[in-house]
Amino acid sequence: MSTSESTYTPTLTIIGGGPGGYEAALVAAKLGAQVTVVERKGMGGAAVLTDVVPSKTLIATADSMRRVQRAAQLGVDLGDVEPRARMSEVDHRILQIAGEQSRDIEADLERRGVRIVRGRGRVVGPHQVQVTPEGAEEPSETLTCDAILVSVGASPRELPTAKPDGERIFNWTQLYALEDIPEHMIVVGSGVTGAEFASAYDLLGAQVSLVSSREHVLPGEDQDAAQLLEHVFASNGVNVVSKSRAEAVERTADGVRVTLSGEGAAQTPTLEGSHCLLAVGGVPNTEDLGLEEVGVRLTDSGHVAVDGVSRTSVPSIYAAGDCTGELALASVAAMQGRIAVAHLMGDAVKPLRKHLVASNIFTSPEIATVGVTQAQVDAGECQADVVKLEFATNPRAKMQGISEGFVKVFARKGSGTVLGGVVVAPRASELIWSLALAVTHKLHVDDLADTFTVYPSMSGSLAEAARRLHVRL
Ligand SMILES: Cc1cc2nc3c(=O)[nH]c(=O)nc-3n(C[C@H](O)[C@H](O)[C@H](O)COP(=O)(O)OP(=O)(O)OC[C@H]3O[C@@H](n4cnc5c(N)ncnc54)[C@H](O)[C@@H]3O)c2cc1C
Ligand SMILES: NC(=O)c1ccc[n+]([C@@H]2O[C@H](COP(=O)([O-])OP(=O)(O)OC[C@H]3O[C@@H](n4cnc5c(N)ncnc54)[C@H](O)[C@@H]3O)[C@@H](O)[C@H]2O)c1
Repeated sequence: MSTSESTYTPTLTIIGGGPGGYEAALVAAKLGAQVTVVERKGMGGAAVLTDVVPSKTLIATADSMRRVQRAAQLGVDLGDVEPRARMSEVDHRILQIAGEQSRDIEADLERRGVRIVRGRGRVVGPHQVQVTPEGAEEPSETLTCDAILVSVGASPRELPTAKPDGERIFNWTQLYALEDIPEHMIVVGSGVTGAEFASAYDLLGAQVSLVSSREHVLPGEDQDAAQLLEHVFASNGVNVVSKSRAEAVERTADGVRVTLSGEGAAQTPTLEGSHCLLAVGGVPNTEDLGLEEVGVRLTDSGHVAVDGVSRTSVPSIYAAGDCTGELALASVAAMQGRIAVAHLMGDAVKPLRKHLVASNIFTSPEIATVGVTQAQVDAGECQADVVKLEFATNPRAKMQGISEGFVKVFARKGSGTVLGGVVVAPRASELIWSLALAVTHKLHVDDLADTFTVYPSMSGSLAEAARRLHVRL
């Protein structure tokens, strides 16, 4: 540990090289810390290697299928050509992009002087991390440091009666070895992961069934958006089996059988398909990490308990990302990592502001949100006026053949300060930024309304919604 004030160079050991870990490493190195990242798989973490990057790359192919299909409506004659994704090429591209992204991150870290140690890290003291190389029985080294950042992420939750085998029954990390489009993919779980994959495989040409434990898909998201997505699913022939839980998934001679329970099971007790994807949530990778032994408090769900500046119950140990049970988003993990470093280095630090987080569900159409939610407004948790505008009347949407989607803006009652919004549209992920900017900087609806938008553009509807929320003084 460093002792002299004048030459103080804090040493930081980070366990986990995902967005929580690598972003923290980059910032800490820039601020002059000596940083070591211990990672058992590859830099970029699950976000880059198995979760965000692969799924969004698959969705990019699915989206190009959607655009080709829509081209006919716009007058393009595709002849007799039936667009078809060549799955082995798609998978190859996915893995290549993920690998490249991981190597780019690694090179960036090394360029900034961050030491990368391959292996499994375990906390053995408030200032000590032991590293065991993959496949080895004994630790290879013990790192001593001023502070530790735990950013070990999460892994797919497994059901005891539905073991993924990577051939017919998958978790989301195993999907990228498929040689062909599945004939009938049964997706279990209608959270964000399940909805995104159901949407992608539908566009790629698979028959899709989606097992939803609740009445509607995407519980917890904006219900107007969720219902619109359900409507799109129904129009495309996706079979949403609601109020049903998968009790078991087993292999049959040429596919899978999913046994259901719950209200929906009265009508559909079993589903037969060619493949099954389990998207039933994740569990934090905190088991056997040594945390409780050194006094770090875990929650009942096994997440690391942290405060707004990523501190755990042990002063020298910070935590960031999915292992903390905060919003499970790459952007939030990265922000928590940066905040931890700022706090450690005595830099200016603002606690994590969850109400400012912008996020996007990469279904077709995409669903992007920021700030307060309709549920909060309906529950009276905040006093807001709401305007919802359908994109159906937007000229750019008409030109592009977009008939479904909307923008919703929430503004504080009486004052007109922008509090939040929802955009449902292709590329909603890009449109939400103007609302995120408004929410973060407490802009007024008039600030949005008075800003020029391009004519014709989808963002014209955002400005129009703001205009309708004008507060007359
Ligand atoms: C299918 C899917 C799609 C998603 N899409 C999006 C999206 O589009 N946008 C978005 O913002 N979020 C998305 N997410 C969420 C996002 O993936 C996570 O929020 C993000 O990965 C969290 O980053 P992290 O650094 O906490 O953990 P991770 O990315 O999981 O990284 C943790 C790393 O720690 C390593 N590790 C674990 N234990 C040890 C140990 N003992 N020693 C050494 N290393 C260890 C792991 O190998 C891993 O590399 C998606 C999630 C899923 C499942
Ligand atoms: N685009 C993105 O930003 C993105 C994409 C994917 C995931 N994520 C993040 O990852 C986190 C986890 O999302 P998720 O969708 O993987 O998990 P989740 O926990 O949000 O959803 C899992 C769903 O599966 C259901 N379920 C559990 N057991 C079941 C069973 N036996 N049968 C049927 N349904 C069952 C649950 O009720 C739940 O609705 C989220 O917080 C999300 O923000 C983000």
